[in-house]
This record gives sequence, structure tokens and C-alpha cells, in this order.
Amino acid sequence: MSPVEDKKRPISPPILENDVHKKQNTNESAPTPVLTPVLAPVLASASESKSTPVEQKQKKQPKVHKRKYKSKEVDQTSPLGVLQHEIKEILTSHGLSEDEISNDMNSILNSEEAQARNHRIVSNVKIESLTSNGDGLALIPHPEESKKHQVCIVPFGLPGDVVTIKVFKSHPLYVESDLMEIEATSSFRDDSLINCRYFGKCSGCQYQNVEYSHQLKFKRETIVNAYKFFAPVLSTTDGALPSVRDTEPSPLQYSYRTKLTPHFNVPYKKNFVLEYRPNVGFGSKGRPTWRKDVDIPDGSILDIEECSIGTPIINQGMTNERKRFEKEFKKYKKGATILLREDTNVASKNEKFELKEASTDENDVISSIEVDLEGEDKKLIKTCVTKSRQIVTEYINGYTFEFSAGEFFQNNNSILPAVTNYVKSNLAIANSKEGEPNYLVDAYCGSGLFSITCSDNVSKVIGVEVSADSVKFAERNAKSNNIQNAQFIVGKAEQIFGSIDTPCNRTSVILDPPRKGCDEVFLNQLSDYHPAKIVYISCNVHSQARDVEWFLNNTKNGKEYYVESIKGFDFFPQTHHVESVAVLSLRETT
Ligand SMILES: C[S@@+](CC[C@H](N)C(=O)[O-])C[C@H]1O[C@@H](n2cnc3c(N)ncnc32)[C@H](O)[C@@H]1O
Repeated sequence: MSPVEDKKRPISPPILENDVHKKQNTNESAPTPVLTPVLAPVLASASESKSTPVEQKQKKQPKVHKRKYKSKEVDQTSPLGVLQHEIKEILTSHGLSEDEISNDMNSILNSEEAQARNHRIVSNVKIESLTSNGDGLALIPHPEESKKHQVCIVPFGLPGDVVTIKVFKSHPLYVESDLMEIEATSSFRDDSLINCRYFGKCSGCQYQNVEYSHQLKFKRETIVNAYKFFAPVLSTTDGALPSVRDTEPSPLQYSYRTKLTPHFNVPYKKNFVLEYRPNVGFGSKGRPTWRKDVDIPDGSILDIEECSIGTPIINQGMTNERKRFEKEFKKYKKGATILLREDTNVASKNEKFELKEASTDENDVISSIEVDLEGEDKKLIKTCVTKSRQIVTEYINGYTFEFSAGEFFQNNNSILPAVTNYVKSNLAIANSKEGEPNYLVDAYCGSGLFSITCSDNVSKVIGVEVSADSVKFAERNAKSNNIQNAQFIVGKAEQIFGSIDTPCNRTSVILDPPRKGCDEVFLNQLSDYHPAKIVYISCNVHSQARDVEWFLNNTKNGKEYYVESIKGFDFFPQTHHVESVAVLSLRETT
């Protein structure tokens, strides 16, 4: 084990809600807690018993710093915000109150004994459900009070599994655990399907041991729950929400990710020089031991040579860059992330294509893979780019898109034809007359993916995007794809409607915001603009559900719309992620 890897899990202080979130993102190991010497005052008073009261007063009492649990606000639509709803669900199903599952955080923080009682091994734990994050959720006996329970998160546990776990972290209303043993197997579990030796420890995938059709059902359930939790009025109003459609499968279930970002840590110490190469890979999800067939050393970052969901050229890039790092790691004074982004160029089959700068092998030769396009005199030449400012190309349904390697672009090329076709097919405006002009506003347009792929169905497209760099690429992409009816504006989606002059009853709007969703300013303006159709694409179905509920129930014209359809797209097979497309249409007036 290299010196930068932590050897033993520290007795963890409870992680504050925000800290947990930070930790999940950075994959840092938990800080070693400084335990408060709770016995110190007792011992001190015993040795002082012979002094006079005046002497005792003069001697300074050692200060006991009691640690206090401070909770911080969590973003309601983040995994931790969603967990609050999931905990309520499990409580309702067992007829329990919050008091009956609560943990005494101040005691756990200040007493080693309380920590030891709480952070323990528990057997015969039945996994009841899945969180939106793909973790198992269970109810276990409370270690302090026999009438109470604890809600426990068990990564890699599947509904129906009976397992042994090790609880290692406490929070006021739940605990976190590692999966140690599977005692009885869920009907969803088929460990023979596991494709990667790091599965079960790496934080990247959650469902490699779940048959794909079940994965798609889990994701549909995530969407159903998102609307139940974040659109409660619509969910409980008869006929206000359509049944969520089946999740669209990804044509590729492995080898699909066109971008990976392995990373490494270097301890922050003055004049520190690394003696061993640190692990390079992805964050670990606790320290589970349930996979008996592989032995992977613990560490906050796992050393990963190959990622089974990455495309072949991305994995070739990973091999190249790991070899380079092996030679150069001593130069690094701090941790870093290695960008691996697929670059796809199109050429005719016999053309000798000159490769642009990209990841090279140990002989300094650019690694590339060629793929013939079926039924066409064209081939795709793929390389792996590692510089974030470098321009890369993506090929979708006959269109090419250029963008900076470090900027946002969808990561699963194989599903993009299905998604863009679905979005396009849902833009049609009811009661359209033949020959009448129609328009599209693509808010949050990035480098023009939907503006360009949907442009041939409409008279004019206006794309809006806050990043000037992305707009530059959107314009360039429209030109290179010979799209003449698209115009792009640099600006905030919240400020666009004042400058859009297309007739609202002939205009459809695409929304594809970042994870946090749209804000109320934007939704009010969208409602005032009153478009004929809205297609809302989202990588966070929870913020989508919240926005749809707010738009329909709280904006001026919201009541005039109904939710025509909701459908998930599986951009990330083997993981818990799901992309959702909701279509909102104007009710027909008689
Ligand atoms: C999820 S991406 C979608 C991009 C594009 N539709 C695609 O699929 O490639 C969200 C985009 O919204 C942009 N964005 C973020 N906040 C914005 C805002 N307030 N107004 C306009 N665009 C914004 C980001 O720069 C990013 O390009």
C-alpha cells in the first residue's frame, strides 16, 4: 500500500450532511477525529481533593471541549435531500416516528463507548428498498434503546437481500454501513453478471449484478418516486400525471462512456516528495468486504487500470496516461484529475486521416481506433484527448459536433440518436396547419445538440446558453452541419424571453438545465411567454419534478398546461443515474 493511502478507517465523527456530500464528490477519506477526553475532569478532581477550596479555585480547571453536532441545510433535490423522503417512506411503512429512529449525535461525538456501541457489526439485515442513489435501505435494531430502530444505508445491498453489515457513520436519522456478507440472496441479485473486479468497492457503478431489464425498472421507479416526493400536488390529483413510460435502454450497456476522469491524491505537506506512485482511479464506496472472489486493497481512491463502462479508446487512453504517470508522479505536489475524452473524426473509408494531438502510447504514437460505418463509405477514427481546452468532435446521427474537451457534452454517444429523435418527435404543436411557420427555443443549449438535431422540423431555432464558449461552438456546429435556420444567443435563460419575438403559439421550448434545475424567475418568464409546447430534459429528475409542479401550480399560465408524458433514458447503464424527459402541452380550449 502506498503511503498516501489511509491504513485504517478512523473512528469516524458523524459527517455533517454537507460534509457527506463533499466527501462523496471528492472521495477524500474521513478526517481522523480528535476524541474529547471525557474522563479528564473526573481524574483531575480526584488529584485535587487534598487542596484547600481557595487553592482549588486558583488552579485552572482543564477545559472540556464538548463537540456539538451541527446540522447544515442540504439541497432538497440532492441525493441527501431525496434521502429525507426515502426515510419518511420507510417510517410510514413500519408505522414509526422520527423519534423512534433518532440517534444521539452529541453522545456519539463525545464518547468512545457510544461510538463503539453504534459503529458495530449487524447480521440478519433485510434490505427493504433502494435509494435514488442506488444504495440499499434497511431498518436495523437500535444499539442504545431496545424499542428503537435505525435506518441504515447499505451500498451494494439489493431489495430482498439478507446481509451482514458494519455500521461506520451516524447521522441524526440514519446510519451508513459497509456490506460485509450476503446471507440470503435477493431475486434481483446475479453476481455472475459482474463485469469488473472493482465492482462492489468502486463508487462508479451500483447495478452490475442486476439484469439489465431490472435496472431499467429501478430507474423508472426513481422517476415515479421523484414525482411523488417533489410534485406532491400533481401526484395526488387524479389524472394530473401520466403513467411514467418504460425507460429507454442504452444500445451499449458497457463500453459506452466517452469521458472518464480518474484522479489521484498527494498529501498536502511542505517539501513533500512522493516515494510511491499514488493510486490513480476512482473513489471507493466505503470498505465493503462482500466480494470474496477479489482482493482489492482499501483506499479512498482505488487503483483502477480499466473501467468497463468506458469506451475502448478511453480505456486505451487510461493505459497510456497511467504509464506516463508511473514515470512522472514525483513531479506532482498536489492531487489532480486526468481528463480522458473521446474524439471522433469522420473520414471516407480509404482516406488517410491525419490525427490531431491526443494520448500517446509508450512509443509516443497516438493511440487510435477505427470503426467502419455500416452501409456507408465512411469510417470513424477515435482518439483520446487529455487537454481540456482542446477541441474534440462527436458524431451523432450524421451530425458532427465540436466542443472543448473539458466542457459539457453528453457522455453516452450510443443513446443520443434515440434521445434526440424522441425530443424532436415531441416538439410538434397541436392543430398545426400545413405550411405554417413554427419555431424552437432551445434554452440551456450548450454546443447546440438539440438545436441542431431538431432544426429540420422547424422554421427557425433560437439557442440560448450562458457559456460564450459553448455558443461559439454551437454557431460553428450549425455552420459545419449546414444548418441555416439556427441563431444562438449568449445569455442567461432567465433573461431571454424579453428578446424572443417568435409567436408563442407557434413556438416549442426545450429546457435542458444543469442538475439544480430551473429557478422561479425562469419558470415565471416561461409561463408569461406561454409557448405551445415544452420539452424538459433533465439529468436530475428530482429538480425536474419540483419545477414541473411549480410551473403548473404557481405560475400565471401554468394551469393551462398538462403533463403529456414522462420517460426515462438510460444514459448510464450499471449506475443509478437516469435522464428524464417530460413533455408539457397546452390544454386544448373549446
Ligand atoms: C445539461 S447541459 C445541456 C447542454 C445541451 N442541451 C446538451 O445536451 O449538450 C446545461 C447547459 O446549461 C448551461 N447553463 C447553465 N446555467 C444557465 C443559465 N442560467 N442560462 C443558460 N444556460 C445555462 C450550461 O452552460 C450547460 O451548457
